[in-house]
Amino acid sequence: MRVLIAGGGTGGHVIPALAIARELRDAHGAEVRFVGTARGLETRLVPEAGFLLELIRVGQLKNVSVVTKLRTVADLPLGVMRCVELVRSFRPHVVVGVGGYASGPAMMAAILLRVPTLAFEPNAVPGLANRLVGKWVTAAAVNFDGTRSFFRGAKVTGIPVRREFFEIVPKSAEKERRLLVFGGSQGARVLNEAMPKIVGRLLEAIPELEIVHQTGGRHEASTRELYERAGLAAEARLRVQPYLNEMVGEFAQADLMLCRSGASTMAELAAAGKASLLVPFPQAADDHQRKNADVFVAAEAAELIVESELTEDRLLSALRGMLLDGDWLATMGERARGLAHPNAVEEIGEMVVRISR
Ligand SMILES: CC(=O)N[C@H]1[C@@H](OP(=O)(O)OP(=O)(O)OC[C@H]2O[C@@H](n3ccc(=O)[nH]c3=O)[C@H](O)[C@@H]2O)O[C@H](CO)[C@@H](O)[C@@H]1O
Repeated sequence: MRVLIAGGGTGGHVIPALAIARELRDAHGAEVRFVGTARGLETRLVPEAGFLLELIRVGQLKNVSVVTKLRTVADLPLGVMRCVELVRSFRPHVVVGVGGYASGPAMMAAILLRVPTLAFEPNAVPGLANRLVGKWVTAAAVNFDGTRSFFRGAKVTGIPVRREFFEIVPKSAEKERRLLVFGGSQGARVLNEAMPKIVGRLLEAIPELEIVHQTGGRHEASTRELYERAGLAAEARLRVQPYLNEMVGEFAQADLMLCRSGASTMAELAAAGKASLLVPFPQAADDHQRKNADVFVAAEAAELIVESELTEDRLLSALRGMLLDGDWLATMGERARGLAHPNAVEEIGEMVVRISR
């Protein structure tokens, strides 16, 4: 079986796409190729994972000028034509669209050529690419029941998460505490600006605390500068990094995450059974990060601060309270695990096989 996986952009698209690719290769002997764009995270992560990546040009539609939008729409037929060529030469049995820039044209090409298609949608409300093709796809794998109505043949599978996240065992009741701060695959400016203001006081209040802070590639220098100005440049209990390649290991060592509520992040928190303090990204389409977070808050598996209410005092007291209460951290972690979908990737693999015939 040959499968073309289309899409990318942020980690939220690329990382589950890679989990699907590995499953199709390892469990079903499939030959898998990717199609993405030069500006997405796929350019690094896909070749690193050992898969072939074809690049197409697709413009941007969100948060750009009218001129850019018009150019993107005008270029769309070219993108679709390029994908038609790719589909004709690779002859996939199925095209999987994971959302993000390259997903729309590739799925349209597959639909035109009558190749079976599977859409993967992790968010409560689909992004543009999936919304455009949703009613034309052969099947769809989604994370929320309410999302099924946007697609044909949709099934709730949850989000594929690397097996290793499920293998993380709860930390023993040792004294050390580890806080992992991360803003999704891009980093979160609001966390990068808030943490340097409170880390000194937090470390003072909890002597056994260590903090790992992922800033996102673009914000590393500015965040380091804020820590420097706060007199924390040489603090041995603080590690600042632009991107964490070994997220499983970082999750395993952490007692609490302070993070955004992107779809894969939430699936990983559930798989690993970790407590979190969530600050949803308010500009996410249809406020979907808030919806992702609300599911966890309702299950008492996480706490939430909305960005507009994120003050120094509020953040400091929430983190201090949670980090000092080991029982509450353990309870939240257990409840988070109850929200996991341990068979998501197998179910998606089987859906691909089923529609390939
Ligand atoms: C700003 C924005 O539009 N965010 C969207 C984007 O988020 P984003 O790209 O942040 O996606 P997610 O939170 O879904 O996933 C982030 C992924 O990156 C990994 N990771 C992150 C940081 C790091 O240093 N190392 C690392 O490996 C995480 O383990 C996770 O697997 O896609 C998600 C899925 O469509 C959406 O729900 C988010 O709303």
